[in-house]
Amino acid sequence: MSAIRFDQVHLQFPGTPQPAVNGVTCDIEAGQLVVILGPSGCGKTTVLKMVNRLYEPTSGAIYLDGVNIRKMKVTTLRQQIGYVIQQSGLFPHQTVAENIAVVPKLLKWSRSKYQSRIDELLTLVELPPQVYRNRYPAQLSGGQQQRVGVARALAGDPKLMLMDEPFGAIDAITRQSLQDEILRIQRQLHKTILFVSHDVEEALRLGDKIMILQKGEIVQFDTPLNILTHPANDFVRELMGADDMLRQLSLQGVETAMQPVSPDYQYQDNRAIAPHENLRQALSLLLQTGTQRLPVMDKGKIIGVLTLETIQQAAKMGQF
Ligand SMILES: Nc1ncnc2c1ncn2[C@@H]1O[C@H](COP(=O)(O)OP(=O)(O)OP(=O)(O)O)[C@@H](O)[C@H]1O
Repeated sequence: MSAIRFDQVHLQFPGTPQPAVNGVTCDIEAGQLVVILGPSGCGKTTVLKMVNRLYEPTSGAIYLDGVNIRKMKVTTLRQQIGYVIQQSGLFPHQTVAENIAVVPKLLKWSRSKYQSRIDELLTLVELPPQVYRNRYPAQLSGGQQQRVGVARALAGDPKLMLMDEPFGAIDAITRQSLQDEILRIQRQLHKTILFVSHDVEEALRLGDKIMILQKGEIVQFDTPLNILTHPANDFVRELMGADDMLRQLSLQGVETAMQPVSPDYQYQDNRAIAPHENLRQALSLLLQTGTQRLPVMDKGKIIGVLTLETIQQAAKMGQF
């Protein structure tokens, strides 16, 4: 059973000429991070807000673990969902700890249980509890506020996380470290996450799958690699920059283009790459070092080499 099912979901706001969401149908598997991507006004936020019933569809239905959410009490539904928005939405007059404790208190957890949960979550988002517990939101940077926002959304251990451009207002470097955090948290906790973004790089980095919306309709719902290599139409191709070879290379592992060599293969260069790295990193190392053959090292042993030609070939052949 899919974690979330959208079944012919439409929403037309009163007094508007076009539906904001038009016939969205798809299944989202448990534990997947799905990025909803598309240009401004295409319906991303509206899709998200129908899942926690901030908006109700005009027609169609949404199922959470097989249950039609319309048949659930809104409070019961929202207790199962963590929600993170762009401006963290933290309560300004409450400390970090109090902000995180909001949902556990609603769920009537004992004091000792939610106190230890606060420390656990602050550690998870890499804000040492002894430093940050008693601060107020205004005493945090934008990136730290978003970390607390993520911790707060995770506090009640929800099945599902809805994240609406959570890092949209954050500078590029901090955004990247927050993205890393989300990937690490996701590997650890395996939440189902719906993540709205209009940033293609972010979608490619984070998404197990990407749902591309255009004028309220899904134009493609697939893995980043399939979308880049088989864009459904010109709109998707342009949106993704699908012709960008570097982008494709960043999704392809070193091993896919490596020529295997025997362990006694002689090499001189001291720069090497690991098999789990990607071809984009390999290419930049090759160009930086000016070497002809880049050794691929696994646990201190050479297992293969990469050359400019093998990388080019891999990209052209589309061995994806
Ligand atoms: N409450 C509302 N009442 C009327 N129209 C609305 C309402 N909310 C959204 N819309 C319209 O629905 C469409 C989709 O809006 P939505 O906010 O879902 O887009 P989006 O893809 O999230 O955009 P952005 O990236 O700019 O946030 C837009 O045309 C918007 O103007």
